[in-house]
Amino acid sequence: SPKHKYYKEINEVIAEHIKYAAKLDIDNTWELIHDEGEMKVFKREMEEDGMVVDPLKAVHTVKGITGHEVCHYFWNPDVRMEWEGTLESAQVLDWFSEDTCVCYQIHKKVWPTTQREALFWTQIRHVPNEDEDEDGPDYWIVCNYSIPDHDKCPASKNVRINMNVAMVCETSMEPPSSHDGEITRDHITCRITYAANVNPGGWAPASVLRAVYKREYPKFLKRFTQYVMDQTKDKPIMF
Ligand SMILES: O=S(=O)(CCO)c1ccc(-c2ccc(C3CCCC3)c([C@H]3C[C@H]3c3ccccn3)c2)cc1
Repeated sequence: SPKHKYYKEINEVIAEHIKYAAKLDIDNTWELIHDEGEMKVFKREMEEDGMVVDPLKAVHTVKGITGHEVCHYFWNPDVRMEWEGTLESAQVLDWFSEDTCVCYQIHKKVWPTTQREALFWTQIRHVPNEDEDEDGPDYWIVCNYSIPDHDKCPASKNVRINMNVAMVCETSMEPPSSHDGEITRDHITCRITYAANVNPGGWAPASVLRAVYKREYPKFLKRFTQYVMDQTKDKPIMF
């Protein structure tokens, strides 16, 4: 099928996220803002035109689910409202391919900021281990990336955020010796790297935004991963 308008951009943005996640360079420029069990959430303090645009990075290790399952539920627009507690509405405006669509979503108002909305493409992709030896990295990735407009985008008075978000997952399985062949959920672990670059789109007090980020991101990641565990616990494993 003819390539769609964003085909080139999507490949570049995804490649960048994979390169970044593979490095996982949590150096001292990242400030730890939340440390709970296996979940660590970091931020960098950055401002653009006086607006807080702090990049956020989280690493989380979850037993019993795979990277494919985490990415499937994070990407699937049909279930977005089931786990994303900060949304007022979410809809698909367009499908570029079976793994790529355009979403329009309105976030619940976060006092005292004005209501926000997002228009973005979202793609799920499996990046298998490309080198011959078995233990190369195998990623599942979802990227949500803002686009400036879309002819089906509803007119609204909300402030439009600009975001570049990626969920990159790597699954590890215990060696077959520890289980006679049949892999169960007890033998799998998913390592999640979540990166969010959100420009709020309109001015909001830095102290307020930083407090909201500090509260909302850990809550969001906990709620989402719990949702995936609940949805998958009695289902066959999606490898
Ligand atoms: O991972 S996703 O792609 C999932 C798809 O929904 C994602 C997650 C979060 C956001 C988002 C959007 C707006 C805000 C702010 C900006 C000024 C006022 C609201 C925030 C800050 C407030 C933080 C936050 C973190 C997590 C969830 C909601 N709120 C975050 C966007 C996309």
